[in-house]
Amino acid sequence: MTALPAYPGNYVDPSVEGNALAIRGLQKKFGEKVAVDSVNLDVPAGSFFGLVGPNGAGKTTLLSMVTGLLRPDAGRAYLDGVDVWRDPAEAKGRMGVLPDGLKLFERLSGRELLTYLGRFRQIPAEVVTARVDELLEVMDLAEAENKLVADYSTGMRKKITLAAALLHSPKVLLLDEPLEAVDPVSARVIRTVLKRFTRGGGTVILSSHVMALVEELCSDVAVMAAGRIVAVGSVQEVRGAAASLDDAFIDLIGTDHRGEGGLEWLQSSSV
Ligand SMILES: Nc1ncnc2c1ncn2[C@@H]1O[C@H](COP(=O)(O)OP(=O)(O)OP(=O)(O)O)[C@@H](O)[C@H]1O
Repeated sequence: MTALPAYPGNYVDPSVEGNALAIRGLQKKFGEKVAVDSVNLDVPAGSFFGLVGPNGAGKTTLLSMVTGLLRPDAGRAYLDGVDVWRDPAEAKGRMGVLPDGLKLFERLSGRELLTYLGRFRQIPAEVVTARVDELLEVMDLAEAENKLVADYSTGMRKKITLAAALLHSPKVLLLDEPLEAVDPVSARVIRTVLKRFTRGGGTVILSSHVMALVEELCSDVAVMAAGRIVAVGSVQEVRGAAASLDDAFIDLIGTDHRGEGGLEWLQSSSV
């Protein structure tokens, strides 16, 4: 394992204070491809923060480095003031994560999965049982608690993973596309739980392609393109004079008329 070429000793950048997440110069290359290009970002504590960007912008890579899943080439990430790569156990105790490409213990039931993860987090058994009961109820999974996770639908998988992320009462939730491929009923449950979490003082950071969702839920947003943050601020600030966040996003990342040309053979009169 190589040492991170960043700040010396135990130096902690004082500007990280008051931020649920502070990113300083995070960088990741895959071969010649710079996926994340020296990103700096502050996420204020208590905010509902959206990270948006086109496919390949670097959102998953950034979130993976912040959650301790992918080692950065350079830079630091402070989660609730704790350096994620210097003190991973402490940082991970303060975060709940819904990663990209959910990998779950498929042969456990929903209840078994949560109970196992709760005990793994060293939460006392009786506390785990009480929290699992509540989480299954709130996530509308009580009836499916004895079903194997392998048999869960996409929405159920997202909900059980979100329940697992909440089990240890984290300060910050980091969610990669939490509502992707989720039906409206499950999506509503997830949205309600996330809003409750921020109302209780927690911070939610989510990546999404769905601007309407970000506009509805988030207080703040960062727009990422080609490995860099190209705009950050409150949703109103980033939207600016544009009619919607969607329009502001298209203006920021630039667009063309791809999708309009060609395909004449799709006209019904063509053979
Ligand atoms: N393990 C990897 N090996 C090589 N290249 C990678 C790897 N992971 C990501 N990349 C590349 O890094 C860039 C950023 O990818 P990333 O998945 O972080 O983007 P994203 O914004 O999350 O995209 P999407 O919205 O499509 O999920 C892309 O060009 C991608 O092809």
